[in-house]
Formats: sequence, C-alpha cells, structure tokens
Amino acid sequence: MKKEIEVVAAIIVKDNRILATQRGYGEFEGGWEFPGGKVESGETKEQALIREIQEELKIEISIDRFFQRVDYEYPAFILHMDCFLCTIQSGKIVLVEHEGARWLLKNELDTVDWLPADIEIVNDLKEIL
Ligand SMILES: Nc1nc2c([nH]c(=O)n2[C@H]2C[C@H](O)[C@@H](COP(=O)(O)OP(=O)(O)OP(=O)(O)O)O2)c(=O)[nH]1
Repeated sequence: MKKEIEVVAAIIVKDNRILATQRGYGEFEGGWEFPGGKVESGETKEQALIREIQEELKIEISIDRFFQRVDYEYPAFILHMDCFLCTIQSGKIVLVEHEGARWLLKNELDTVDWLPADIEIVNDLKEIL
C-alpha cells in the first residue's frame, strides 16, 4: 500500500498577497508551495502549523480559518494537506530552508511553478482574493 502523509500548510495573506515559498531541497526542489509540514504525534494541526512556520520562516502567525483540504496522489505517496488562512503576528521572514519567497497578488499566482497538489488550492484562492 502507498504511504499516506498528513501535512498542514499556511496560506499567509498580507495586503491581498499570498506568500509562496520555493523548496530548497529534496524531490520537489525548486517547486513553489505553501510553507508548512508534517503534524507530529501529540500536536493539533494548528499547533503543528504554528511550529513549522516558526521553524521555517522565523515568524509567528495566527490562524484565521481553515481553507481547504487537498488529497493528491503522487507516484510515491498520497498527500493529505489541510490549508489554513493565516496572518503574520510578529517577526521578519528568514528563509531557513526555502530558496525563495514571493508575495503574489491574485493575478500573479500563476507566475510560479506550484507543486502539483497545490494547483487546485491556488485556483480556489483566486475566488477569495
Ligand atoms: N509544506 C508543503 N508540502 C507540500 C505542499 N504541496 C505538496 O505537494 N507538498 C508535499 C511536499 C512534501 O513531499 C510533502 C511533505 O511536506 P514537508 O514540508 O513535511 O516535506 P519534507 O520533505 O521537507 O519533510 P521532512 O524533511 O520535514 O520530513 O508534501 C505544500 O504546499 N506545502
């Protein structure tokens, strides 16, 4: 059976722009995504997301609301990803593991090469921006 992984991701919104980050390593290196990561045992999804964003970007976020869950089958695993709309509370972004970051307006969302699982979310985001 294929491995299934549970991931949480932050759609960080500021001044009608969305933060996209570029993966700096691994299988999807160079692809654009929403920052986040895997939920560890004993954590809620919200706790995991706040921790991941602190670790990856050195900022503190608040979670405004759940946006969407995506289920996507990659060749090597099945991804289940819960995406939350978030706001920066404090800190200045430091890219600890990403190789790039961009604040994208609605009409710029298609200018980066999103990971395959993210395309559906990006399209739905256009409806609310
Ligand atoms: N964080 C994140 N991961 C995504 C997105 N879209 C997408 O397909 N993924 C995939 C890429 C990874 O294979 C998987 C898990 O994300 P992760 O951030 O924990 O990945 P990782 O490979 O860095 O894992 P690890 O080293 O921390 O264990 O989810 C996205 O928007 N954000």
